[in-house]
Amino acid sequence: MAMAYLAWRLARRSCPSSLQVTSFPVVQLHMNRTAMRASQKDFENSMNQVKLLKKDPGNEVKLKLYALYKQATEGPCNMPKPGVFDLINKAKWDAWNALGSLPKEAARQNYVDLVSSLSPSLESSSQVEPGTDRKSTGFETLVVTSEDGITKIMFNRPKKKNAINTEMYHEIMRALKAASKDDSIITVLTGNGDYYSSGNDLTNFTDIPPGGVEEKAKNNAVLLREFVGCFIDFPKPLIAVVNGPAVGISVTLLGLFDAVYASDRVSQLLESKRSGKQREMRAFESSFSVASHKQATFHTPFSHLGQSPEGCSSYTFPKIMSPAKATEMLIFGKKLTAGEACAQGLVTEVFPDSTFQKEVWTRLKAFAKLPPNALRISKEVIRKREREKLHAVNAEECNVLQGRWLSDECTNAVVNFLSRKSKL
Ligand SMILES: CCCCC/C=C/CC(=O)SCCNC(=O)CCNC(=O)[C@H](O)C(C)(C)COP(=O)(O)OP(=O)(O)OC[C@H]1O[C@@H](n2cnc3c(N)ncnc32)[C@H](O)[C@@H]1OP(=O)(O)O
Repeated sequence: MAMAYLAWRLARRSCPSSLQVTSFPVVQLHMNRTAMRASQKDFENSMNQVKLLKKDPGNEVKLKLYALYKQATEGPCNMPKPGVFDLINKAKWDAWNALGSLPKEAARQNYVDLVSSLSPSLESSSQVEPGTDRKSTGFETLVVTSEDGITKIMFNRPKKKNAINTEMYHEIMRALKAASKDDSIITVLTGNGDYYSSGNDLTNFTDIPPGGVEEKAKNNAVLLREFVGCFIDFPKPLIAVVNGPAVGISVTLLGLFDAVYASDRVSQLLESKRSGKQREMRAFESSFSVASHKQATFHTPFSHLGQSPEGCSSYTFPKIMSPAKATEMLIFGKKLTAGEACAQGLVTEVFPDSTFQKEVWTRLKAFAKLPPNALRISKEVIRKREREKLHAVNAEECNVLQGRWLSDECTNAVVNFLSRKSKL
């Protein structure tokens, strides 16, 4: 406290009178924090925590972290100021320089405080909506929760980019059937981690039954048909909250949803890339060692995989987009950004990444307050005309795929992926 008082007296003496009133609390806060003294160990722990953050905290916070780190390890900024066109380094320099003569210990403490303030909010901000007061157990590959009139079915194989294995196909069907009967008003599908879903788990092709590959292809076709059928027949409003890249069947199914929401992160990153700032962006992301959220892209690389469209996309995509745009995606495997997918009508609305979860869940909660019977009946009126057609398309797509799965083109693509020779 004596140190704080001394600092306050010094600050009063050296500050212009207009600043004197505010100087005391600032110095006192600073001295209190310094008194707390984050140890070198705390500092190192915090640095490790930053590397483990699952969600990108945004550029503003990353700049603060960078500046505090530099101040804590090297002291005040005395580097030459980067040129105006060196945007990234200039932003970093500005942030560091703004810390003035903040002592190293205080910077260390502020760094530790900032990281600890990030951890809980970041963990919770990505996937906690709606709350988890009614969590269904009995799922290995999903987290299913129900609250505020919303049943949320979250793909939960983040280490495998939420690839859909046989168990997950069955669990999604079970969760959808339960959601169609529970007291929720709307149902939401989303992904845990940085991907929405990387589509069909390619190891689904490796577990060959006694009847051989023909039997495997047949079983998969039967399963796929039943799986897609559940989406065609789902009676309540079904909404996708696309939290990251979507591949294959996780994209095609979107044509059977009632609304698809995605974040705009992709457009910002791609614009930087298009304007030639790709290297700087990578350097910027990696300089903070933060695992950034992946872009919400939409990719159906069927031809690359020796396969053909499913999820009724051979019918829904040309209707939603236009035959030519659907061809680019379904035949030539063109990957769309969230903005492009929205312009083509596959995505309903794109939200700013920083407020994505908050805005989307606020909207969904409002939807869930609408009269439930009206929602169901309206959906039925819209779907009724198409249902028979959709089931016929589904059956045909599954038949064609059954043949494709037995082709050399498909076998080679799967073998290449599994032996890591090829990635999308
Ligand atoms: C009943 C059957 C129905 C069949 C219906 C048919 C549907 C058609 C489709 O869905 S086609 C689409 C199939 N999907 C793919 O081809 C995607 C393949 N995956 C990739 O190309 C990449 O993994 C990636 C671009 C999605 C992500 O690359 P990244 O480098 O970021 O990450 P990793 O490759 O290291 O992936 C992490 C681990 O996740 C495993 N994994 C990811 N996707 C799949 C997948 N689709 N199938 C199986 N495994 C997947 C990957 O192998 C890594 O696992 P490891 O850590 O154990 O090595």
